[in-house]
Amino acid sequence: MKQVTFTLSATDGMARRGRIDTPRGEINTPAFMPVGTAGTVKAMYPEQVRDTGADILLGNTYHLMLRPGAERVASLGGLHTFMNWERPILTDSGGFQVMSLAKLRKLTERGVTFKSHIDGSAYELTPERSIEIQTLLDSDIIMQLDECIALPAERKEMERAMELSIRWADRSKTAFNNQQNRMLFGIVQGGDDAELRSRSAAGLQSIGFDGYSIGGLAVGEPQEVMFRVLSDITPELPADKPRYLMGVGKPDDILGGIERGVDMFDCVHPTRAGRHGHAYTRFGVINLKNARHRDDHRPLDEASPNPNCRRWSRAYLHHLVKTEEILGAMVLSQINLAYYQELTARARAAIEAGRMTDFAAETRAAWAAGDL
Ligand SMILES: CNc1nc2c(CC[C@H]3O[C@H](OC)[C@H](OC)[C@@H](OC)[C@@H]3OC)c3nc(N)[nH]c(=O)c3cc2[nH]1
Repeated sequence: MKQVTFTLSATDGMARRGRIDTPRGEINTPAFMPVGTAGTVKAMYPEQVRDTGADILLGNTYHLMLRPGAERVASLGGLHTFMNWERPILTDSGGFQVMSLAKLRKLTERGVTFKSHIDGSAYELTPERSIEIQTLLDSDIIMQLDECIALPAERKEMERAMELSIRWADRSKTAFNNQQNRMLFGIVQGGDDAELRSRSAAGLQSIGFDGYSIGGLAVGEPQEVMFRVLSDITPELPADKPRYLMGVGKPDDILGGIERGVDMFDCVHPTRAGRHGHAYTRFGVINLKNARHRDDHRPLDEASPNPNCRRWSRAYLHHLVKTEEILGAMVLSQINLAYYQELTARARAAIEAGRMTDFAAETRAAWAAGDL
């Protein structure tokens, strides 16, 4: 009997409030999933990640297979034990990272061969090996191996990658061997072409998955293209399965994704932006590198529920960023992750209360008003 299940509890327009129950705990949706690429959410203790409100975090097959190696992580008890995070983990299949990070990569029907960007050693990633690696990591939600191409692209190139990804989806499903203690997601491809996207969604559903990722977006296309693809494709996905928009995004991307029926999001942005001196607040983003903060004794946001937004002056945060002090990365990573969790928590409450439209309008108005 499947031990990882999705329950839809409320809808408001296309927006959905749900929950994924797993043996390691529940995931409230819409959910933002912090990225823990190499087995750590950068500059954060796992307890702190949980305290921001995160129910689940991400691990990265590509990075972990290279270093320290999937078999080594398995021999050390799996990724949860390895990194002291006992709640759910989602892993990507590694295909996207190979195409964006690895050198000398060669893609064939069988899979992709590449040289490690770390030491140049040779690897092969196939749908079967990717499932094996994610199972060795003991991940709770795993992805099929797919081919994600950048946009803009020629239609025949989008079609070729989409059709290959469906064949790899079928091989991934076979290799998954109906494991009951984790979910396997298919990944919808098809670029910005509605007909290709429909064919991909239909092809994946005929194979049958526990959830459906929407891939091939946030790869350089304008936001309105991403939103159009989402508006077209979410109605074609099963209502009783989770939908995961990969690699998205900034707060306004996430709000727009929730309004278009997306349940799960991941992005490196909040932690990466934090390390670069950008703080996300309810007024929008504040660039603390800017000299205008040099003498500003005010905290970021007196009214924030997050103590880190109340206890430091902007002048001090500016100082930490300018001097590239480690504490700057720590404080701003926590502030940004906490803001992303506050945004999705408020969205969940708004959907339950049937006031998603008002919530979205209020949130956008506060962003537009800008900093105090
Ligand atoms: C940014 N726009 C973005 N990211 C896409 C990722 C990767 C998500 C991945 O993005 C980083 O890897 C690079 C993260 O590590 C830094 C990974 O977290 C572990 C995260 O894994 C889910 C995609 N992954 C697959 N398998 N297929 C996709 O079509 C796809 C599309 C993306 N767009």
